[in-house]
Amino acid sequence: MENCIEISGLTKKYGTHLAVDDLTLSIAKGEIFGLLGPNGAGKSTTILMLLGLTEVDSGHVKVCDIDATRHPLEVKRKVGYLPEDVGFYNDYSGLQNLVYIAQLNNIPIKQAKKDALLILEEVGLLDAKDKKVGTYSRGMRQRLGLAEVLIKEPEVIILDEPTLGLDPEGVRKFLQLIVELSRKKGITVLFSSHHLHQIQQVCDRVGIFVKGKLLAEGKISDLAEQLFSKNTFTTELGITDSKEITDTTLNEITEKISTIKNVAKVTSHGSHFSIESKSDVSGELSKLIVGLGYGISYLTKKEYGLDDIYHKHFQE
Ligand SMILES: Nc1ncnc2c1ncn2[C@@H]1O[C@H](COP(=O)(O)OP(=O)(O)OP(=O)(O)O)[C@@H](O)[C@H]1O
Repeated sequence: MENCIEISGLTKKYGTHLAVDDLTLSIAKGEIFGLLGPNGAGKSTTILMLLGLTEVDSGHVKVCDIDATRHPLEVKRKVGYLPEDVGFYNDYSGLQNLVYIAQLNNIPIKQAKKDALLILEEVGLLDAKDKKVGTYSRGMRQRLGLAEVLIKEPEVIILDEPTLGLDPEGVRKFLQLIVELSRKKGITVLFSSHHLHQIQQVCDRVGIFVKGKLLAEGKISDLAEQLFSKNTFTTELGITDSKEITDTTLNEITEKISTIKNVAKVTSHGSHFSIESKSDVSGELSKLIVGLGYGISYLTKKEYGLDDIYHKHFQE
């Protein structure tokens, strides 16, 4: 698959502080890639280098086959960048702001107006097009920011913590919009955030970035497999009985569960059990519990998500 972003051996120091440490990463055309990491991990610094806005100490960055360090202006034409907070002319309407940006990007006025209306519709701001931006909500401002990015018809969009300050519904709609636009227009997206749930919702692939280093990278399912390969399955089980369940019976049940094939670890808290295993043991488990004369209040199979992956990395 054709790569749209290629980073190799990228390093950036601020004084003696290593902000980005030998980063190598490729992002395919049309892919939505999530750069996940806590504050100070080096995400913004990496983005600045991708945009050719800060000098690189060593390594290479290519965006759409253009060397970002040598040709930052050419990269700027291909890339739309949405920072945490976008500045607008608050006394201008949404439409006026957008047309102005289009003209700055050398789009003739007639075309700019036509494009602006289409894009305002795409980002759901057509009804608010004539309102002054100063009266826009935070969610509307972010969508207008996205419209400003889109009017340049970019091949790549870079989003740096784009959902800060949005309410949950605003976040949901904004993320949905990103996915729709990327799929519809084949735009490559680099989504930088410390919100793992947001990254998990939208990204095809993710890189976990901590202290300037890429700790892991891949599809969420592959990362889970790499990290939890020994005991990939976790089953949560709750049991009931007409009588009170004593510690002795709980210990006996724990022992019996441990004898099921492929079960590696059983922990219990009261009548709740957590079972780690190499294969799906839910069928055997329910047979065993019912056979012992207990009821099952719940039996859920847990799939590993990005938060498990993230926390496991921090544990280690
Ligand atoms: N201009 C600068 N001068 C000196 N140090 C800097 C500069 N910019 C960033 N840093 C330091 O480099 C490290 C990485 O910062 P960066 O902003 O890239 O992280 P981040 O992952 O984007 O975090 P955040 O989400 O907080 O912006 C941090 O320790 C930061 O303090």
